[in-house]
Amino acid sequence: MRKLSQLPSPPEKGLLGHVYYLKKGNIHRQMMEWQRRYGSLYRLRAGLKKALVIADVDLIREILKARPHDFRRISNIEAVFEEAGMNGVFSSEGENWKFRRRIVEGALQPGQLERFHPHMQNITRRFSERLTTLALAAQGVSITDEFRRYTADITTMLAFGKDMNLTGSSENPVSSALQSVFPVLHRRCRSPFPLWRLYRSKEDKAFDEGLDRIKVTLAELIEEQRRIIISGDVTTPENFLQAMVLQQKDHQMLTDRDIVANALTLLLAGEDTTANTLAWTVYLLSRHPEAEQKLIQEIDQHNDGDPLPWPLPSLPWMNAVIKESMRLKPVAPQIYLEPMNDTCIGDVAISKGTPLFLALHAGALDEAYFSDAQSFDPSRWTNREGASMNALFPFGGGARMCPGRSLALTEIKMALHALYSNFKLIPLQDPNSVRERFAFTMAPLNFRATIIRR
Ligand code: HEM
Repeated sequence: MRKLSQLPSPPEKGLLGHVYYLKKGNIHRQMMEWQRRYGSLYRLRAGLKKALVIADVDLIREILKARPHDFRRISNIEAVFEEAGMNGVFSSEGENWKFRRRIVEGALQPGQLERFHPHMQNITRRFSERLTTLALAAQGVSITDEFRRYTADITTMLAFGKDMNLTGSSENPVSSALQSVFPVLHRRCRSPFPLWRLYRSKEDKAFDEGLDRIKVTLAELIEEQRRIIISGDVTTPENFLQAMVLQQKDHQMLTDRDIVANALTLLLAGEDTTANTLAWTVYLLSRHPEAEQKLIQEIDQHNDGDPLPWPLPSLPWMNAVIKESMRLKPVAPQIYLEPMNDTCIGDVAISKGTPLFLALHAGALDEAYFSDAQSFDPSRWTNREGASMNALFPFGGGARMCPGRSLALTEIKMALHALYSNFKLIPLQDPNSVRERFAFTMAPLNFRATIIRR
């Protein structure tokens, strides 16, 4: 059995060890580089804390499965989210988590998605209209921003029962407020010292203002749902806010602050992840015209001018394209956990509370799991002997696996269908200049394109 201090470790930079690297937007790539050099278990230091990086697919699977009993999210996360009034299902632990998880799962179960589908169709129709306008304007746009409006409309409709119509408006107040919130949360969760409590930087001030704006909007929406519940006979909740306001009747411990935190968590977890997955998918398709053409042919077989119906038809090539995109461009490439007790991970003894960085994307580029792993080849997912998701964890795993995965995949399919039914993208930059930026989720930086009718 080895001690953590006996593991190899990349060279440190400065007094804080590897904090310099951990703060950077390409830390997930850096970790892949370190994995090649130091193996699938190595050590990092953040201030006084030693952390274990785990890039071994089997160990990652075991750890994910051993939650919630043996591992929890790193305790920084709960503290940072609690301080921001955002301690919902993603960041909470123990009984609090169980209670919140049950409500969230209820709101995202297949029956609920079926009932929600007409709203998704309306929002997708509006997305198509927006694409028509953009194609007529023939100007470069940030594709990620366009997808973000779409996913924010869907998530806010599901979470708050409110059609924000961000897709149809030029302003996007909720989404732009969230854009100042995500990176700061990410930075704070990984920071060895809570410097923001001593000194508010420009970003911290934008964070406070953004969060205040969102919370004011949410407080109004909660009141609206309360009025609807009081005035009528709502027995089956139509949205997540209603579900929680109804729960408040039976559970005094569920405060308005909790409701805001839970609703914000859905936005946080559902908006950027799905928008960035869409953006990476169309980026990869724009670089691989044959795969794009094959997708268009498949979509043309299901194109009656309307958004995809429920249940969604079988679209095997689209499925393969999405899986391949999530393999090469995982928007959640790592998660941070810690053991609840002293334990062993592989042959390493680890004490309670040691930060564990799980490199969820470790298997993605490993030739042991995917032949010609660097290349974009959706057909690996359609071959009989082809690839398996066993080595990938795009949605995490175990009891805390992403509860929004079915919703996310439905959104992604409906948006791709709407886009390629009538349009194509012409990227406006050298594809190699589109960078990966990891700040809570991994987004394409500088991806601009014009939308043309195909
Ligand atoms: C392509 C899109 C998405 C990706 C790649 C993604 C990925 C993830 C990952 C990796 C986790 C951590 C899982 C773990 O700890 O094992 C997670 C958690 C979570 N996701 Fe997603 N997600 C996506 C979309 C969504 C959507 C649309 C929603 C809901 C609207 C959502 C809600 C959540 C919630 C609530 C959690 C916390 C679960 C818990 O801690 O129990 N996600 N997601």
